[in-house]
Amino acid sequence: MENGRTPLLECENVVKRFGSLSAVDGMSLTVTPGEIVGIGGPNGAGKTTFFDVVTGVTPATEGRIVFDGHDISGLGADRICQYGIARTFQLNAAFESLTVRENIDIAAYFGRSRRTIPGLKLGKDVREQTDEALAFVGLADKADATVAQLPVLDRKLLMIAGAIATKPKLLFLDEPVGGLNTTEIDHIIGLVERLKAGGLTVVLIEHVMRFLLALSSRVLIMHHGKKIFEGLPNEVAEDAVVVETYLGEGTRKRLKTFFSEGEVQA
Ligand SMILES: Nc1ncnc2c1ncn2[C@@H]1O[C@H](COP(=O)(O)OP(=O)(O)OP(=O)(O)O)[C@@H](O)[C@H]1O
Repeated sequence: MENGRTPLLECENVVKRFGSLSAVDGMSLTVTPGEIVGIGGPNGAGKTTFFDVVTGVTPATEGRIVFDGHDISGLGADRICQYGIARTFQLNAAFESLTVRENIDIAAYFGRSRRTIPGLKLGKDVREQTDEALAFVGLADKADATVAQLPVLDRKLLMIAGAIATKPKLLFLDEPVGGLNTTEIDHIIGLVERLKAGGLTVVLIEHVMRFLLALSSRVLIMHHGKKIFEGLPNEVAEDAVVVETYLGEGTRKRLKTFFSEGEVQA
């Protein structure tokens, strides 16, 4: 228990080795319902691999992961999604030649535990989940466009729509604002705030500190597969090891200004 609340997710000493490389090296993380947890750290720190292990994209080498009372260690991505964890990816992950609606239909359909096979028949509830997700992210008027026609922001929104169409309790966002401009980043900040207001718990990875610190109630910094910092957003730039290994002096100064004046360019 953390803050007296039953955790939604508990990861204990998670290790993922690729040959002799420990990409994730003893990560522990507890997430309580309603939180937004932000994960930062240098390139190659093991952030995405940690997401991959928790969401069943690749099995952990060691460790235990419990979600919503279920031991999900070693389960496949489809089972984990059906228990209520959804995710987005750092790079665009969508069927390029299909339409926006078709992509979300597929996510909504495969996120269900009871599916109509054969025939991939989409029921009324799948259609409704798709419509809801499209409306939520603001892609309803582009539902019939093929993914290949979409600009970068809409592709990010599509991934989020696909994830929320599975009706998750916990959403993992892997660099949701990579490649976006300031206005677009603010748009995604607003979207994540609305998801949180709707009761969704979120864990996100982001290098854009303005985004990470604006949204997170708790921040973890990873380096060489390990957690080197865990604390409040305004404590990140005060940590000498984090500044040395990740942020650098320039970002530290900008973040200090952010927390004293409410503005950041980092
Ligand atoms: N399938 C794989 N096989 C071998 N090594 C891998 C594999 N996937 C990741 N790695 C290695 O694991 C380490 C962690 O990579 P990971 O992508 O998890 O880091 P990251 O913190 O997400 O980095 P970034 O911020 O650049 O996305 C890196 O050294 C990477 O090269």
